[in-house]
Amino acid sequence: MYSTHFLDLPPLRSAGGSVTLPGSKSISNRVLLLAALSAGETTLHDLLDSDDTRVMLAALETLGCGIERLGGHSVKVRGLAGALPVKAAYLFLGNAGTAMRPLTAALALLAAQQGGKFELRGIARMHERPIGDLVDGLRQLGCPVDYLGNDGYPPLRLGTGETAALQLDAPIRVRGNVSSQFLTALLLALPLVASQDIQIEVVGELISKPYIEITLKLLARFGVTVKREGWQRFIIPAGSRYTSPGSLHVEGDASSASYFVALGAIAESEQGITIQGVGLDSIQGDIRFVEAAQAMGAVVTGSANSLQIRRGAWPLKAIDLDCNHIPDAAMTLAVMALYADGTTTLRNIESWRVKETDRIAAMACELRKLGASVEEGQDYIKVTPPAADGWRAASIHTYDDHRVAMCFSLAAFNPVRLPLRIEDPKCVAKTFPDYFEALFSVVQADAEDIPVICVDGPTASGKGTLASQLAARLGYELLDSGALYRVTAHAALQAGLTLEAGDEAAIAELARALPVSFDGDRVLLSGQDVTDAIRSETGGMNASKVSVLPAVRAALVELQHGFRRLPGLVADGRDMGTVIFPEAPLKVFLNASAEQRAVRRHKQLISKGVSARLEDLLADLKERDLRDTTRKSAPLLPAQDALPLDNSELGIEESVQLVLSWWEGRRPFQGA
Ligand SMILES: Nc1ncnc2c1ncn2[C@@H]1O[C@H](COP(=O)(O)OP(=O)(O)O)[C@@H](O)[C@H]1O
Ligand SMILES: Nc1ccn([C@H]2C[C@H](O)[C@@H](COP(=O)(O)OP(=O)(O)O)O2)c(=O)n1
Repeated sequence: MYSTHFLDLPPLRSAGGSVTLPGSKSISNRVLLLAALSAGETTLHDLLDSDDTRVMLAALETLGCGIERLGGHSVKVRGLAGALPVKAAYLFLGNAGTAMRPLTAALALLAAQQGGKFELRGIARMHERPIGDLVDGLRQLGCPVDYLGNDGYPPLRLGTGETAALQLDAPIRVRGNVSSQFLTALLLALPLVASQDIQIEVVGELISKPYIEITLKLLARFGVTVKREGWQRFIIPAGSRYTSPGSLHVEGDASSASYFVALGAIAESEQGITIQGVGLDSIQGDIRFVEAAQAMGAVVTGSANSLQIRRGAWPLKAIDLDCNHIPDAAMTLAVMALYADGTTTLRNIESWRVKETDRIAAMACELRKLGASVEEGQDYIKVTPPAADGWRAASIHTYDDHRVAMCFSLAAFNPVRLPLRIEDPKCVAKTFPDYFEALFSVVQADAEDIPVICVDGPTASGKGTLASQLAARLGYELLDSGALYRVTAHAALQAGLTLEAGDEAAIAELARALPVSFDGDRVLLSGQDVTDAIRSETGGMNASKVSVLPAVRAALVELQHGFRRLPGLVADGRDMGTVIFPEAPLKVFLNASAEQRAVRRHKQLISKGVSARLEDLLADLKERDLRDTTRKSAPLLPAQDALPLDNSELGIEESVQLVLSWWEGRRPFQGA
């Protein structure tokens, strides 16, 4: 997951390959609760691992439910069989509507039935998301529920600690047009108290019916068959009891699939995009996003558990669509609209206003930043794409809303090759923590569009420290080119070669097929950890020796170019800016006095428990400087367009901030 403040996406050109989707959030949280309420043990496979499922799991554990993490995405849940071993608890539910609503219903009923008392809270946004209709329904049933903040919103107190008589005779009336999660919550909870038939009556048109279908299908898997009269009346039969199905697989998230369906529709591709984990047999309503994407031009084929997508019509065709049946995935259509041949209208989306953020306002604001013309109404949005010269490089604010972050990433395919900034990319953790990794695994940018920041300089100037900090702050790849020379020297010595010109051809051959790999800080040669051996002072001196040999340098070029991967690269060494990435958009030449550098190295070695004499280090360092700067092939020199940075008087953080400010100055996002 990218936990950086922002993630800059270079302009993307094409796509192709296969992605496996994480488990559906709606299904994961429903089956977790159902398994917890059932009699018996349930093993759940392919469960989504995200913020929302984590708060659900934590809540169930607090309530006394046995949760065993089996590794991977599997969890074994020991059900409570409708009993409450813990009668009073405080539950924090983050911003997870799929935890807040059903737990409110289940715990309100169980608290009344068995004498419990529970407090449910979330983050500030959760306290702005309405829950009044559900509370009204629970109060009709005789459950004591108190608002602890504003009326109509969490936080809530459920129960008083005493039992309360439930009134199950009269039908429970719920409004259908606010959130289908209220009805889902009641459907999940009422079987716990079904000593008689219980009726739910929906008042008005029911929105998001597909989510109710998921609920009904999952209830059936756990042994409860709800009778339904149209979408107006639901009857939970007397004597309903949850029983574990033993084990259950969670299908991939169909809403998450929408980004890759859209990608297949937008990107040029030879092989197309394949999505694994969700297919045409999905029980999730958002699978019908596929039809909307097809209407815009996507060519989609599929099987029960996978989808294949290719670009069809181009530009995409503008559509006018009632999106009530695909409220979440419809956000993806709003971004696809940027590539359409006219104005796209998405209607009947009022529920967007009470989601993670006011999604109509958010989408309108961010689409406008990109140059689109947008009209928004209380329950619709109309998007007209930018003119060819109207696209702008935008910094997309994401409102702590995973779907805003994910769908806007598709704007990186803009025809004018502008980069795109996604703020707070970690908000995708709600449903798809590795979304950007998955995206980068199937999209391609032109190499020259992938930014490289070069940090060159002499030994102990702080290159490695600065480069790794920059990479961490920007979410970029890191190339420690010195390590490649160090490993080459190590491999050469192991092969019985000298590090002199006489063995140049043999060392170059070794370097060309160097079996080197990086695992965090560790450097592996043929899978063997050689970090400590190559990081020694002798290792540095040996690297300096082989680095003089032109054939060795040439042999390592391709390997170094291979590090230029999405979303960007920070490269440290001696010739990053002069030879390897001469067209890099930012080059820094780092330096500090030889004495300062020797002191730094001395401290570094002492802190690692390696004894060293300052005078020896200074002499070695000067010897290395001399060899590195005077060699014929790619000597250590600042590139003409490098910015010099003498950090003799600067701390590490100050240097990092300075270079980040230089980088920001070269990005096109200001004022976006
Ligand atoms: N700006 C700085 N001020 C003080 N010490 C620094 C600075 N940058 C790096 N150092 C320290 O100097 C030592 C050498 O830094 P390193 O990044 O390994 O240098 P290089 O990669 O250039 O050889 C490290 O112990 C590091 O913490
Ligand atoms: N791009 C590079 C990187 C390193 N080298 C050579 C020259 C250096 O003295 C050695 C070791 O480099 P490294 O960056 O690991 O060494 P320091 O951390 O600066 O001490 O490799 C090079 O010639 N070109």
